[in-house]
Amino acid sequence: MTNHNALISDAKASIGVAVRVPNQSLFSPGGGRYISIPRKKLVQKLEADPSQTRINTWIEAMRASSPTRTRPGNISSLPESKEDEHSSWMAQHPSALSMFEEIAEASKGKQIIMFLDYDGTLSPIVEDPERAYMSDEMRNAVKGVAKYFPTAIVTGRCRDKVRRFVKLPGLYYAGSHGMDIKGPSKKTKHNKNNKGVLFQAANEFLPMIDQVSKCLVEKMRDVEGASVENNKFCVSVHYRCVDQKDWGLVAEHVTSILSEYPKLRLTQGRKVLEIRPTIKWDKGMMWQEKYKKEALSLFERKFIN
Ligand SMILES: O=P(O)(O)OC[C@H]1O[C@H](O[C@H]2O[C@H](CO)[C@@H](O)[C@H](O)[C@H]2O)[C@H](O)[C@@H](O)[C@@H]1O
Repeated sequence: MTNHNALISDAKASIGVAVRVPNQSLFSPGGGRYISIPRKKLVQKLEADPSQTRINTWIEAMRASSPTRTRPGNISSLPESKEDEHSSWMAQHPSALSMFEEIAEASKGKQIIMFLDYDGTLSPIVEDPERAYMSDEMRNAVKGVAKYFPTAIVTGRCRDKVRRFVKLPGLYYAGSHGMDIKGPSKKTKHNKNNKGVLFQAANEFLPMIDQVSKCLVEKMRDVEGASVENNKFCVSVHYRCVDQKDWGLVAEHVTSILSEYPKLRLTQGRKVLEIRPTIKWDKGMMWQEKYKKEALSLFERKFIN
């Protein structure tokens, strides 16, 4: 996810408005965003197919998730069908910056909570995931936002790691795709009772994830450029630095290990395969109507009552 998300919660009517803002690069000059390719159906099909074609289809999916990079507002380098896709995506997810007045109007009397992704949003996408640093300029921007609104960093990464990158106390951190959420441990304007809320939805999976992570590290030794990142409740297998001719090997290793763990599932991000528990929870669900209250209760009950 490369978008900033503003969620406006209306407690009385129990409705919420989620606004996605295309990433206006505040970080490196080379920053920008990737056009997202819908792959939900493809992934569903993959998860249902147990044979060798499964590996091939994952390779296709890995290729499909490596679209042309564009600068914000510049889609002229895309083929026509991609332009249409981009336009319809933009129609459904208008820029919050171009609709500022409407959002201000819609948020009157409501509590705004900021949910921010980390990789590709607060930090640039880089080859080495351990070096995806956030600029001081961006840190100050987030700090400024957090003065006015309860603010959460929501990421696929391990919560502790992203906390070390962001280095801001007083925020909520939701790691492992929302399976590990912790509120500020120190008293803030938005967290006066200093509870340091902790929510971990997939505790029982910890030993399994650890085991899978170790197996993947072993297997990936023979794939040049591949790396494994243990994100505590999920594991990432990075292939950004793997030669495309070896992507098949990556898919093969991952699917063969996963076939022994029916309680885990495989999803895909930008040049990364992610292994996660099958529990029905991810960071996107936090702002879906049926889960929102549960998640928002972590962000201080008083804001939504
Ligand atoms: O869903 P997200 O919060 O965006 O997390 C997805 C993955 O983000 C990180 O990887 C991405 O950023 C890396 C650093 O720029 C880049 O090298 C990698 O190719 C990207 O996929 C994170 O390292 C992964 O663990 C997350 O799965």
